[in-house]
Amino acid sequence: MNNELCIGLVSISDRASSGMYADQGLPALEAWFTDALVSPWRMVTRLIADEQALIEQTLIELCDTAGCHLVLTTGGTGPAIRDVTPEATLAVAHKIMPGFGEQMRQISLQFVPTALLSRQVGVIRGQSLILNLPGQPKSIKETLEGVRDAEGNQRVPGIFAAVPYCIDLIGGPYIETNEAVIKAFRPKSAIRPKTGAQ
Ligand SMILES: Nc1ncnc2c1ncn2[C@@H]1O[C@H](COP(=O)(O)OP(=O)(O)OP(=O)(O)O)[C@@H](O)[C@H]1O
Ligand SMILES: Nc1nc2c(c(=O)[nH]1)N[C@H]1C(S)=C(S)[C@@H](COP(=O)(O)O)O[C@H]1N2
Repeated sequence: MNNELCIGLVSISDRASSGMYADQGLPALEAWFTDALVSPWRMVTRLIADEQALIEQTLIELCDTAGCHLVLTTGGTGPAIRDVTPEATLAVAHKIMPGFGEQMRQISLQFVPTALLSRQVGVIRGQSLILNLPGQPKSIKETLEGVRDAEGNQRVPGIFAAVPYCIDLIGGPYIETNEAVIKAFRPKSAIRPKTGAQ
């Protein structure tokens, strides 16, 4: 059985996609997954402008044609006129997963008071989980990993802790993580013996 996780990474930024500045979203996402996953994965990346129709079309392509089990967007979640990532994500959703947006705002509030300006959502389309992350490149690691105190104890769990079990439940591959980066939580009955190289 093919246990390779397909991850769609979508950086949504007018300025990065038009070359006004270098995109830092895709490199930050790739670096995070390289550190965080020990089970096999591959990525499909897209850098696009803040255009709702284009975002919808990209999400549909990654979920339905490329077969991505997980799609992460970065950018376009704020209140500005051109910020339409949540609208595009909701437009292609089959199920809404409000916990992801709630938790990301909880995490981000530990870093910036303007976290509540992010309208980020999590949804399921078919057998794919789509999550919106803010555009600020450092927010990628912050929201996926959560907040630790000076001693390294987890204070607010990162959203990625819940992603592997969510992917199990929608029929995707069994994800194993590097626990030094993020520990996946699963109910005892759903835990399989470790196979990845920890
Ligand atoms: N893809 C990116 N690469 C590098 N930095 C980014 C990227 N997207 C956003 N940022 C930075 O994070 C800040 C907040 O992100 P936000 O998505 O609100 O950007 P924005 O101002 O709407 O960008 P844009 O005009 O490119 O769509 C930006 O001002 C920029 O400094
Ligand atoms: N972790 C984290 N979350 C964050 C931020 C941040 O710097 N770090 N920036 C906030 C700000 S200033 C805005 S406007 C919103 C929306 O950002 P976006 O439009 O780039 O998606 O995300 C918020 N969430």
